[in-house]
Amino acid sequence: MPTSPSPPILYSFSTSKELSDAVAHFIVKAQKESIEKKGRFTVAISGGSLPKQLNALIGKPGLKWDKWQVFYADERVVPLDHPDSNHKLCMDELFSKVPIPLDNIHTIDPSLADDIEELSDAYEQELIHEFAQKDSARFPIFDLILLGVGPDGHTASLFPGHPLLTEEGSWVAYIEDSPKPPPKRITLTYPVINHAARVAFVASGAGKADILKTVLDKPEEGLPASRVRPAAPGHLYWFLDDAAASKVEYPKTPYKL
Ligand SMILES: O=C1O[C@H](COP(=O)(O)O)[C@@H](O)[C@H](O)[C@H]1O
Repeated sequence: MPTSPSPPILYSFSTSKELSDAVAHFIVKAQKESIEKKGRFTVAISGGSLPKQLNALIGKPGLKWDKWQVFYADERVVPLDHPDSNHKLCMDELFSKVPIPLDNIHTIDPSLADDIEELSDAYEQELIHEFAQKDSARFPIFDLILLGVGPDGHTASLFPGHPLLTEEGSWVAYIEDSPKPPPKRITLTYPVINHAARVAFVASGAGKADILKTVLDKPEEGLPASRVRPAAPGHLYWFLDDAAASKVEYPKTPYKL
């Protein structure tokens, strides 16, 4: 019998440092559990403001970077060294500062495909290669997916009102009409996001307060970020700072370091 998703767990922190420290603590714990169980840690990571919030991972003890397999939750279709590239952002903010083998970072490189559909298919194949032989599920089960939320409620490259919100079969999809530039993007789909063992949103700043109130207090409005509801036994976590959480009525849980 299908089980309903468990309710989101919301943490809020008074400073950006406390937020980053808690996110790093959470990631170390998730990594430890995953490596103990399966010998690897599969993570999908977003761009935008998120990579900077991961700075407390730099130099943190207990991280086994060689066991990480990193994918992108979404990527803008631009060269990997372009200022808009989520990969470049993650490299600049985190991966260039930690001893992760570059082969463990699965980029979405437009120079390797003739068009966006081929690029999207190639990334799906890369996921199938990583997951399908090791897990028997219909969709990959990431140990952790790290997401941000835009001021319009989008997450990854899943935008309000876009037909991709109802994609049910593909693991990876492309869009050519993103309302936020650049227009061409590749994204993981909801079936992948909602099969993860853990999904954690990280957001900060007063500029996100209104949209977070809608996302968390009015999920029935169906904003893209509200549609992230990992199926049991998966869990959904929200890591916010107090400015971002200031209008949210959804109950907060104290974070135990
Ligand atoms: O375009 C994107 O935006 C979202 C949200 O970004 P933020 O800067 O408002 O945090 C991000 O999560 C996504 O990866 C990115 O491609």
